[in-house]
Amino acid sequence: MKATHFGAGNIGRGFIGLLLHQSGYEVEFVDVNETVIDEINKEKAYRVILANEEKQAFQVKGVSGINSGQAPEAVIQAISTANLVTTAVGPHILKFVAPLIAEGLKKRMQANSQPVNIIACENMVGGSSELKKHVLEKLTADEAAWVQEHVGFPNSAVDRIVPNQHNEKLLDVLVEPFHEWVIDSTELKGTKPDIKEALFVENLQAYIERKLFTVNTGHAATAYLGNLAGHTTIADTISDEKIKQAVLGTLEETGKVLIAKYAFQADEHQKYIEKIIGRFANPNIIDDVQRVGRAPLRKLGAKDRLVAPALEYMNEFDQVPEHLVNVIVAALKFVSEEDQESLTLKEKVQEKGVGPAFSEITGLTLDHPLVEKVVALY
Ligand SMILES: NC(=O)C1=CN([C@@H]2O[C@H](COP(=O)(O)OP(=O)(O)OC[C@H]3O[C@@H](n4cnc5c(N)ncnc54)[C@H](O)[C@@H]3O)[C@@H](O)[C@H]2O)C=CC1
Ligand SMILES: O=P(O)(O)OC[C@H]1O[C@](O)(CO)[C@@H](O)[C@@H]1O
Repeated sequence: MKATHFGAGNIGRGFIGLLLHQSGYEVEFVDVNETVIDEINKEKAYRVILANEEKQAFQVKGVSGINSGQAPEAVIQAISTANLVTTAVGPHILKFVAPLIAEGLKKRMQANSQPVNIIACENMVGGSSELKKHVLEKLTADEAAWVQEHVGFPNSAVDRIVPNQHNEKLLDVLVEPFHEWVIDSTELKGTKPDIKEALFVENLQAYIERKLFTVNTGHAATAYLGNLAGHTTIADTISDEKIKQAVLGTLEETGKVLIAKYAFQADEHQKYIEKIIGRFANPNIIDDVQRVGRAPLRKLGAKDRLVAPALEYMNEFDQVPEHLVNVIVAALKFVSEEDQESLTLKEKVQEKGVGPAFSEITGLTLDHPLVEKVVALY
């Protein structure tokens, strides 16, 4: 079995590549990073190391790489024969990989009628659906009809903390021991892919929202509040009791929304929150607040981890979620010289003022109660 995976970065190598290799797939990585692709083709293997006391290591062997900038034809060929296609490139990059995937599917249409599934493994709701939309835009009506029949785009939720890497060997990846890959079984085409340790479910929306509005909201809250307080790592920040309480308060608010929406058991959900706080505190991971806070414009989006649960909270309980508002304000103040989005955000706030900037980012009107509350606290 052969899998073509877009994005040989932290999640690509440290999570998806590892699980696919362990499930018997030969993994072909597609990336625009020449150094990483050259190294993959030279070494044909890398190690995934667990960030625990034992530092247990797993070998991922038999891998190869394609530089999509230099060899697009090779990517098209790979997609035409792959048994599975996955991505971990970042939500904003999906539209850039879609044209090559569309070309690959056109080629497949002529030579290979085997159904195939394409799974976006990104931190967003509906990642594969969005990728599908971009792919269909590149096809004629006949080609699109073939794709609708033969190609599944099941959405998925991926959860594993993979920080910035500081290893001796370029391809090695240090990852947290915990991982969860949940895939929507209702959107699959053909036989279910055999991916060991992936969970196939019919109610993905509940899983993905629980994950995005707990793990990712909690992580982002820790990063933004930590950055503002002068902490540099997530573990340091979460050991600051005042910030830990603010993060717990934020997750209590998102938890109320999730429990009301999906009828999760309150005590089970509390255990889920506590486990996540424990993951943030992992002393074997040095995770920069600047990495976790990256891309604040995306993270402040109306459908993302801060504003979406805040709006749902207001709709459901007719109250402003004070902790979420506090985190949104911290996010609006996030600046990292290495993160272009944060610099654009800074400029936007300076030029337009915080209300108009937040209103533009979220699409909410200036007199929306959430905008007013954010402006007042800012
Ligand atoms: N790092 C983490 O802890 C987690 C990340 N995620 C999600 O996984 C996705 C990837 O994140 P990371 O692996 O952390 O980022 P990363 O930056 O380590 O990896 C992204 C990779 O995509 C490549 N790329 C960029 N443009 C490309 C293109 N046009 N074609 C092919 N490859 C391209 C980059 O060169 C890079 O190697 C994101 O959606 C992120 O939200 C999800 C859960 C955890
Ligand atoms: O690009 P994003 O949304 O920050 O995704 C990566 C985030 O996801 C997390 O793994 C949580 O799942 C964090 O480690 C990380 O900050």
